[in-house]
Amino acid sequence: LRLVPILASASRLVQDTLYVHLQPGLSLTGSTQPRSTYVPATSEVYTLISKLYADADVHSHLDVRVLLTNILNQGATPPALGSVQNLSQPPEVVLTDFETGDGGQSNPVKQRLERYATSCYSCRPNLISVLLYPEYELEAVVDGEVPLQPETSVTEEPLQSYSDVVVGGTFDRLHNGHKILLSVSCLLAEKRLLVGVSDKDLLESKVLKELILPYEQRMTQLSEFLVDVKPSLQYEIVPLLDRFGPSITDPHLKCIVVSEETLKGGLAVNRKRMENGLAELSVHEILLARDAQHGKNEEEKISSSSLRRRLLGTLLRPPRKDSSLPPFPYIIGLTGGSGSGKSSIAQHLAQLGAFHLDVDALGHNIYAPGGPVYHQVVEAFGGDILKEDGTIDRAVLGAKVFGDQGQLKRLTDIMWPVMAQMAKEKIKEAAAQGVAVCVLDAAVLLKAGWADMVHEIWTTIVPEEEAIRRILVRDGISEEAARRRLQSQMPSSQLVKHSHVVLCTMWELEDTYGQAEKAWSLLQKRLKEE
Ligand SMILES: CC(=O)SCCNC(=O)CCNC(=O)[C@H](O)C(C)(C)COP(=O)(O)OP(=O)(O)OC[C@H]1O[C@@H](n2cnc3c(N)ncnc32)[C@H](O)[C@@H]1OP(=O)(O)O
Repeated sequence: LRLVPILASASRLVQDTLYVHLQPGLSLTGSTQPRSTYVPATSEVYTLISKLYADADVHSHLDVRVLLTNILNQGATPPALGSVQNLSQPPEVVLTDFETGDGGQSNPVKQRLERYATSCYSCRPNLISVLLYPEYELEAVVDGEVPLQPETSVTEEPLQSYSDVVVGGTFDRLHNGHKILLSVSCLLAEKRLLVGVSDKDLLESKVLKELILPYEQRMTQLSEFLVDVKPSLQYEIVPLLDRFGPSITDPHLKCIVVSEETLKGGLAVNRKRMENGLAELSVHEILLARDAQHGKNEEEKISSSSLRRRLLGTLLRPPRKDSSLPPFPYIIGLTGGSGSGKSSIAQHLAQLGAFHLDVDALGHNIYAPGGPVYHQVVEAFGGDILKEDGTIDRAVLGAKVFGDQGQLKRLTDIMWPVMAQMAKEKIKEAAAQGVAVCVLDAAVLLKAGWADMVHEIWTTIVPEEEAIRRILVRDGISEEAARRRLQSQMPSSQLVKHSHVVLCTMWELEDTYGQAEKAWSLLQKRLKEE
């Protein structure tokens, strides 16, 4: 009952990392300076930690880390607790809800608290302490006392622990659900924790896989968190290229930690271990924490895919500053593979007030009879690309170039310089008319080297199979031709690496428009701040 208000008041003061140190019974009012003591690892501690992460989830800016240094496994010999632990983010402030009448800096409670904190962790010089005054719900307070009992009845049973524990996951953008899984694994492990981190093929079926952080970055975040929360453990973090990784070959492992969703995987690990002549692992299942803020189309549990969905339409990296590009109109280069829904985003942005420059359409105009490249294209590709009325048959030309890099380059070498020139002229005209934002809608903007013509790159993505399905329905070409067309373009994952904003059109139209509106309003904010 105390956690929610404590977290709420702490979240108003903390911008980034909130370390939590558990020390039940700590007295800051006695005559002696309190020291950190061991807390036995019981089911109560386990439940409290899980609840703390789940409750903290509404404060999305907070990176909460519950420190397990002074939590002692059953039967473990307690090493001396004298040494000061280095944390990755040395604390600047120590917070407590310890009740006291006077909050002045000379308050002895505050001084004892500062000494206590610096005896456990290396803090920033001039660490200050702040007394929190959490707004406890009145009905939770009985006779002026805030009850210490947790809501659910938990026993103080000691937790069973194991020398070597294994856990696996993608661990993209470490969230509170991951932190529960990892903290439980750390609580159960006495000596070593082996963490398998999904990579490559295992990421293929994930929602918005293009936005999953690179393995190195995920591994670094993971390792920083683990070393912070329990530095005494030996950590081994390995890439998982199949569902099992070393869990089915490592003879020292004793326990596997799974979630409700991965329980089946844990049982499969045991079958494989039996086949390999190894002892079965104890399977420890954790409950998934609910995401209290999950949106209409998001999963109920705290999940990385929901976090990735929330990134759609937001600024992923700072826009480039290029003094040679006039500040107005502000140019958004909108790109995306064939069938990725780029046109519907472009049209919606136009409705919101952008000037839409459709480069595909510009291209179609310049090889109309009498257009600037008509003769050059006919000369390069032969008379068989002409219809009876003398116009270029784009379907025939498309069949010749998509799937043949050499022929495509021949065509684009003729077309791109002229198209770039025309696009620049159109932008100048728009500027003269006072246009503030121009959307340069160009499928192969990056490949054409046009990135320096725009202030920001926005990219639309959909899974490849969805793009193929759409192309088949819309353009009536064969599946093979659709795949050839996609292969002529940069893969989405590459486009995303260069993009400032990413949009995904795989859900209902309302969702697509919602993303475009979010991106547009954040852009307006950026432009105002400039
Ligand atoms: C820098 C830029 O982004 S310019 C825009 C792209 N245009 C070009 O590169 C010019 C060369 N291409 C063309 O002349 C024509 O696309 C043709 C003749 C090859 C085919 O014409 P059509 O059959 O009418 O197809 P259309 O022009 O609509 O292009 C089909 C798709 O392929 C994409 N595409 C066009 N050119 C290319 C290219 N060079 N490389 C990869 N994809 C391309 C289009 O953007 C379009 O994507 P969409 O499905 O998201 O709308």
